[in-house]
Amino acid sequence: MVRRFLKMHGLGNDFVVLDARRDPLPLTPAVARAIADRRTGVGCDQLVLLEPPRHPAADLFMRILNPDGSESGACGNATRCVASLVADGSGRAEVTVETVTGLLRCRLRADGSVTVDMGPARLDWTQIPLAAAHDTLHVPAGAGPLQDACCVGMGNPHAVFFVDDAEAVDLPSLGPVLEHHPLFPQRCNIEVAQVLAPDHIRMRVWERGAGITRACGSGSCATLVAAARRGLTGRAAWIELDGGRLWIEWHGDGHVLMTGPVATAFTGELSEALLPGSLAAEPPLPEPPLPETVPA
Ligand SMILES: N[C@@H](CCC[C@H](N)C(=O)O)C(=O)O
Repeated sequence: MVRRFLKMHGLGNDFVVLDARRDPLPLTPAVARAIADRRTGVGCDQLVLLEPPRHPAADLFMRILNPDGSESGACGNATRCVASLVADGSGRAEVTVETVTGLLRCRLRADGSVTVDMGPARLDWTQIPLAAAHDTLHVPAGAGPLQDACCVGMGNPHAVFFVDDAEAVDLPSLGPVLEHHPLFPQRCNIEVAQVLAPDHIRMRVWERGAGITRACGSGSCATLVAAARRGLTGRAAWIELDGGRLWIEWHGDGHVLMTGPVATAFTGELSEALLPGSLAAEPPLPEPPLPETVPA
C-alpha cells in the first residue's frame, strides 16, 4: 500500500507527517529511524503520526518520534503544523490536538500563524523527572561551563542553562553529555539561553534523541518559564532561535502559550523499503497511556 507523507516545518524544525487516521500504521522505532535518516530516508527532526482521537473533545491524536526512534510527550512546533493542517481541512480556526500528555487547544490566526496552549509548565522534580529530589529552580546537573540548570517539564523534559553568550557555547560537545546526565532518567532536552531584554531571549537547543535543531517549541516554552522563575524576564517574551522567533506567554493559571509560523515543504510517497514489514522486526510502539491531564 502506498503511504503518502507531508513534509512540514516550524522555523526549520522539520517533520515527516504520516496520517494514520484511516489506515493504521504499526510504527516501530526502526521504521521511525529509517524514515528520519537524512541520507537514506526522507529526513526529519521528528516523525509525527496522526491517529484517531481517544478523547471525544479532540480532533486527532498525535504521536511524536525522534530520529533515534524514541517517543516524546510533546513537540510544540509539530503541534502548530498539525493544527494548521486540521484547520485547513475543516475550515475551523479552533483545533484540539491530543497527545500522550493531554489535550492541546490551538487557534489559527489571521496571518496564518498558530497559537497553542501547551498546557501547564510542570515544576516539581518528579514531573521532569529527575533521578533525585531537587528544587527544579537550581538543579546540580552540569558539564563544563554549563552549570546550575533550571528544569521545566512541558510534557517532555527540559534543562535550561543561562549563559552570557549563547553563540560561544560548544553545544555539539556539551549537549549529548547533558542529555545523558545521570540526574535525567528519561534523558533531557538541553537549552542554552541568553537574556537580551526582559521580553527577548536568544536560545539554542540540543534536542533529546535528535541533536541540534533550528528551533524547539517546547524548549522555547521551558526557556521563558525558567527565565521568569529566575526573575530574568517578565512572563512573556520573544525566543530567538536559529530558525526564527516564537512568542511565548506564561499565564497566571500556569499554562504556557506559544505563537509561531508553520510551513509545508513538500508531499511524497514512502518507498516500500521504509515501511513496517520491510525492516528488522521490532515490537510496535506500545499503546500510549491515558493522558495525564484532560482539561475540561
Ligand atoms: N522539536 C520539538 C520537541 C521534540 C521532542 C524532543 N526532542 C523530546 O524528545 O522531548 C518541539 O518543537 O517542541
